[in-house]
Amino acid sequence: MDVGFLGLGIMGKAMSMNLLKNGFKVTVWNRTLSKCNELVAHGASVGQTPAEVVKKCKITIAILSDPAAALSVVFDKDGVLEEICSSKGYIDMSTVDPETSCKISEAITSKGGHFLEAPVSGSKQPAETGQLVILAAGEKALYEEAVPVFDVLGKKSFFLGQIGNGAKMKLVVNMIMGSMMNAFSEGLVLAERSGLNPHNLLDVLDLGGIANPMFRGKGPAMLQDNYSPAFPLKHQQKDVRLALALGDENAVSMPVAAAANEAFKKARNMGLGDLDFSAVVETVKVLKHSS
Ligand SMILES: NC(=O)C1=CN([C@@H]2O[C@H](COP(=O)(O)OP(=O)(O)OC[C@H]3O[C@@H](n4cnc5c(N)ncnc54)[C@H](OP(=O)(O)O)[C@@H]3O)[C@@H](O)[C@H]2O)C=CC1
Ligand SMILES: O=CC(=O)O
Repeated sequence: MDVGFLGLGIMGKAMSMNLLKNGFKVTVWNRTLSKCNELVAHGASVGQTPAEVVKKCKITIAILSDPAAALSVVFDKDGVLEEICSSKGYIDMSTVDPETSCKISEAITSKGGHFLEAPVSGSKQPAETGQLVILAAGEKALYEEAVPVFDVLGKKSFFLGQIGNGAKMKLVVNMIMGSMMNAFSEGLVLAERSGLNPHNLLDVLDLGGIANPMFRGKGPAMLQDNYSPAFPLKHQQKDVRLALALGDENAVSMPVAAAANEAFKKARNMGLGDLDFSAVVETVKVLKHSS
């Protein structure tokens, strides 16, 4: 199957590479076109614009930073809308709000095209190893057509019904993750400042009821101030911000998530936005130093 791929950031690069490795013919595009070179070296073709990719491929996937980027590749000049038609499908795997997804869905389907939102849970490593969790919603027939692609990209895909449900599920999951990361950060700093060995804390956590892959995976690096980006902090803050908006709409009180959002905003303000979201621990250290 010819698959188009828009967006070769941390996630898109790993995901399109996996498709190539598994025998798909892949045509890639990235706003900064030079990032296509590595994929070309592994057999990908390049489209000069999103429209060119859609023209060539039956199914085109996108995974882009945020709502503005997701809208731009669809609606701007040389965008997806210029070539989408009834024989083509478009799958947006970016993490966006349900309103953005609905806007894209309406535009694609009004031109006869087929649309699925399919944000993913899992980070750089699961993307590289094809272990993502795919949260799809929208047109069921396109979902079924895309299952061979999802089987390569992920360990499990969910079809969640109408457009917006995939986005909502992703935002709820990432709101929980962002809050957990903040609690973990406070715990690591508290352990160290109160005279405990934080490595012992990691061992204790890992043996108990709140053991989880995130603490296990990120903890040792955080203790070495290593925030090499797997999931950029600016994207995590975007997700919590969008989840809070969903909370506003539904009158759900979320003080823990609101506090997490403030911490991620502070971290962005400290210039940490391009680092891994675990760099939020630096905000706890700063607060302590200034007291
Ligand atoms: N990293 C992770 O662990 C995970 C990320 N996600 C989500 O996946 C999406 C991508 O994340 P990730 O790969 O980490 O992000 P990156 O920041 O690594 O990549 C972002 C991509 O979006 C492109 N882009 C940004 N703005 C525009 C624009 N205005 N027009 C066109 N392209 C644009 C970038 O192009 P350029 O190269 O030119 O800048 C790049 O290809 C985000 O929505 C994120 O929340 C979901 C699960 C896990
Ligand atoms: O969106 C990030 C993730 O790890 O999932």
